[in-house]
Amino acid sequence: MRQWIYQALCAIVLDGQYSNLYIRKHLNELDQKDQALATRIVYGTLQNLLFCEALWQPYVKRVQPKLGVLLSMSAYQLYFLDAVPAYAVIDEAVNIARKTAPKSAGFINAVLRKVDRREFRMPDDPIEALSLKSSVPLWLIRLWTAQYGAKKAEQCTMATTAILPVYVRRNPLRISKAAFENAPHIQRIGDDWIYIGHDLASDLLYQEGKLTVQETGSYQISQFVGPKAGDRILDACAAPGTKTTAMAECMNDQGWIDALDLHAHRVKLIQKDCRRLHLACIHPRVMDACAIDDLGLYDRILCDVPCTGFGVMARKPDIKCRLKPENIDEILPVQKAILSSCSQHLKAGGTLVYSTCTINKKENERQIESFLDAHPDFRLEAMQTLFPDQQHDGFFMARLKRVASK
Ligand SMILES: C[S@@+](CC[C@H](N)C(=O)[O-])C[C@H]1O[C@@H](n2cnc3c(N)ncnc32)[C@H](O)[C@@H]1O
Repeated sequence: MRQWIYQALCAIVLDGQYSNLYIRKHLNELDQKDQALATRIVYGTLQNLLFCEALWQPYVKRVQPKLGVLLSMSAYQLYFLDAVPAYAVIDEAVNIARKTAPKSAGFINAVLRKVDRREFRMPDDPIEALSLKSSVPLWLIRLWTAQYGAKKAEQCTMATTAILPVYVRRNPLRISKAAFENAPHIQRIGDDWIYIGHDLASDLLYQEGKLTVQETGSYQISQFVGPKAGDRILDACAAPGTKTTAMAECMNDQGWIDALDLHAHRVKLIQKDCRRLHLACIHPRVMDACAIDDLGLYDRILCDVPCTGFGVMARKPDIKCRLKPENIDEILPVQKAILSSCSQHLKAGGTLVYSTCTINKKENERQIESFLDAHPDFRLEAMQTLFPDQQHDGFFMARLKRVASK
């Protein structure tokens, strides 16, 4: 199992693969009994990567990148997982080192023994300590502090290390509330439902299209659009289709939803989920939302644009490994172009929702302000930021109305 974890982390940290895709593709190579722990160690190491590196770096001058990954995943286990004894963690790391770089086995052993024995001292500066504790880079904490204040910045920062529940939504067209409540592996927490089984893909409830995994904030966005039976809706950036299918269920599968995505392989994911959920009103298409063919006018449009994803780093911790301050503005023109292009396809009196899964005013409020400046026939109806916390991911949504006729 440790060898599998090591390979997974090398693929994600060093080769740039996506954690969720890698795990979905390779997890069944492990015995079922090991899958939960292996997933925990991969996600935990990624969520706490800066901190794990800081645990071993004082004892190392230079190290090959792969051995750095091995030290980080071992440091994670030594520091965060009480259930695994330290000697076992170190022995496993030495075994992996023997196989991949035999001359380094003694070095790995010596460094990990020091990590295990020595107390780690946090920096005195509170922002530096927060950055290390959360493995969120300083520049992002400063950006959040400037935009939302110190308290919210700390909340967003610490949310990136949360272990979140798997939220699910009920498909009201296929299962009653009472049957859902009594279903195995489903638990109610407040107003939310969470999945507590271990193998969703082979769960009958899932296979029969009775439930879908969806964060509560993502579901809230699909309801914010206000879909009604009979509506014509454009979902401009739809794949994998989580919000599209939530809207279709809400419409009783009556009406028409054009579900666009730029990438053919991602459009296939929408098609697959429509089949699983038995939804017929969704029409997935490969299309660039910046250059929409004439598909007619819509009652409602959802622009769930690509973004930096700062609200969902707990579930997608590899975002932390790729973050570069110089890249974060690159997405702004794409978001602006999608919003502007889609707005031309809305009926007078229609509703346009712009949403992201990021916490960054440049991608959120500023985009809305600049759109409204350039489009006097739209007015803002409602706007909300859902900040990430120890239970939930973070999202932004703004609802606009087209007032003048075309
Ligand atoms: C945030 S994700 C959408 C998530 C989706 N709405 C859901 O809830 O399942 C953004 C999507 O936009 C797509 N995308 C990026 N640029 C696009 C473009 N120019 N036109 C259409 N889709 C685009 C990406 O492929 C990605 O699937």
